[in-house]
Amino acid sequence: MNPHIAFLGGGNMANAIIGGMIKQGFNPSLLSVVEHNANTRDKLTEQFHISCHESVSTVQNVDIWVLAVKPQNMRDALTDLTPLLHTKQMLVSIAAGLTTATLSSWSGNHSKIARTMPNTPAMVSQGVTGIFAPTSVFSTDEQIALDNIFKTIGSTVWLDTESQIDSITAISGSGPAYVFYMMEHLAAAAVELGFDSATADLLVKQTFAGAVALANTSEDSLTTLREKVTSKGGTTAAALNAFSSDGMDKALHHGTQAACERAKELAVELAK
Ligand SMILES: NC(=O)C1=CN([C@@H]2O[C@H](COP(=O)(O)OP(=O)(O)OC[C@H]3O[C@@H](n4cnc5c(N)ncnc54)[C@H](O)[C@@H]3O)[C@@H](O)[C@H]2O)C=CC1
Ligand SMILES: O=C(O)[C@@H]1CCC=N1
Repeated sequence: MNPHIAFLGGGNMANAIIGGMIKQGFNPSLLSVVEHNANTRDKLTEQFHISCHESVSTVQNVDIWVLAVKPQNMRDALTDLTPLLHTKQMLVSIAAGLTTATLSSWSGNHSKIARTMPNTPAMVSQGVTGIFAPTSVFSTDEQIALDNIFKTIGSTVWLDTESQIDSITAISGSGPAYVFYMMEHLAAAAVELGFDSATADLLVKQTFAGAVALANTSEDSLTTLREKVTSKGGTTAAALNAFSSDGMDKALHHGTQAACERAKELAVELAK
């Protein structure tokens, strides 16, 4: 199956996914984008030589619609698309919060709806995408077609229940922002210790990159890797004790819970 895949919304995430697909050999003539913003359309055409449209009405023979607008714009976007939908077409949302029930009610009770949650490292083919597309609705071939799309931007994790999309949003969907937040603060601490900001940035980026590369290649658990840095009575122990007494461990748990709850709140707020 070589599906025609159309993106509704051509912003940051659509750009990352399209870039990954083309890099991995998807045929650009089977990719389309509907994007309201003319500058964004021009950029996509120049970058990827794909067909870009101002309106859904000019896109034909689509097998898979990737719904890539902000959650707050989804209802309007689906209002335009619904009169053109066929039952066999797959709707694949990447939006946070919005449930399949809401998406279905906004698309004339369309039933072939999958939810996914990618993340911004997709821009450098290092993403991870959670996918909820149950066998009760999707054939094996359709599931493979979906997996093939998101594998082009990194790893995929198939989810058994829809609520796990909110959980994965709180970990890997929003997660890159948590990492950048920690990196920002570590770089600021490096400046306080006397480094210029370029050196501080280099030290932090290389420390994160090196630690992740080590974690990915080592057989040790994350806990063992941490312990191997931490000499008894040494410098690392002093830092970790301070982190712990300032509640950094608890803050990470609270933060992910807040993200997960916000996804559920968004679902209720936007469905009104
Ligand atoms: N940014 C992130 O880290 C992640 C975002 N997401 C989800 O991806 C979706 C898109 O997010 P971004 O790409 O960051 O947003 P974005 O704002 O960069 O892209 C959305 C695009 O949709 C266009 N648009 C709005 N309404 C439209 C309509 N009715 N028809 C056609 N185009 C329309 C806008 O002009 C814009 O270019 C959101 O639903 C978000 O929840 C998912 C995972 C990670
Ligand atoms: O902050 C958000 O709502 C979106 C979903 C995951 C990352 N960004």
